[in-house]
Amino acid sequence: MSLTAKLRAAHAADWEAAATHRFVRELCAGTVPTAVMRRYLVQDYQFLDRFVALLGAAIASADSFPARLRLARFLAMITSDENTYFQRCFDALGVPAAERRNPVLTETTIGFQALMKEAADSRSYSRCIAVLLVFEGLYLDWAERHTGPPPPEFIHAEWITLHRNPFFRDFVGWLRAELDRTGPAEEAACGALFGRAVALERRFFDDLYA
Ligand SMILES: Cc1ncc(C[n+]2csc(CCO)c2C)c(N)n1
Repeated sequence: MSLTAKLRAAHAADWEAAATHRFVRELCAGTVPTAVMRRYLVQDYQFLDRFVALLGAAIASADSFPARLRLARFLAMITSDENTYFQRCFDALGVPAAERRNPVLTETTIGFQALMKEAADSRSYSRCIAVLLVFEGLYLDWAERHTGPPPPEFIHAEWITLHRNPFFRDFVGWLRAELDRTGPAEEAACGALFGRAVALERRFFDDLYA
């Protein structure tokens, strides 16, 4: 069994709970309450800042030029298309500048930031990839479970299509291959980070309805 298949099986309960969460079901139906969507986007934007730093660490620690190029292309996409998505949502929802820049962070968001910092500071390519694979793989998974027409509002529809497209699917497949290639040398450390990341993803969705 590959390392990524083992990790996915070891954390299947949290993974499934997140991938089929009420939030993603409502998102795909276009029925997320506005207050819930607003809370999600405000916290997730704070997630994105450290995420960019984590990708930078993965680029710096990669063991090949093709890997650096692939990660850099992905970084370019999320710092352009994805950043403007957040800004357009914040405009539509009337989120003031202070809350875009400096909201009160939930414990889960702080947990994500700490996890990403730990992976980045390890300067270990495989540990960075283990965390990235959860973040990307879980979003690909719920987005691909959505079949049927896109919901009418751009806030819902674009968040689905950002995670449900051939470029993103290829990228997740590549991350999986990279972890299977480099992770076995650091299996315990990669597994611990992977498990923490999946648990945080589940909690991040749970918090929205708490
Ligand atoms: C808590 C949380 N976990 C994972 C993601 C997923 N994600 C972060 S950046 C990125 C790149 C392309 O959209 C993806 C999929 C998220 N947004 N928020």
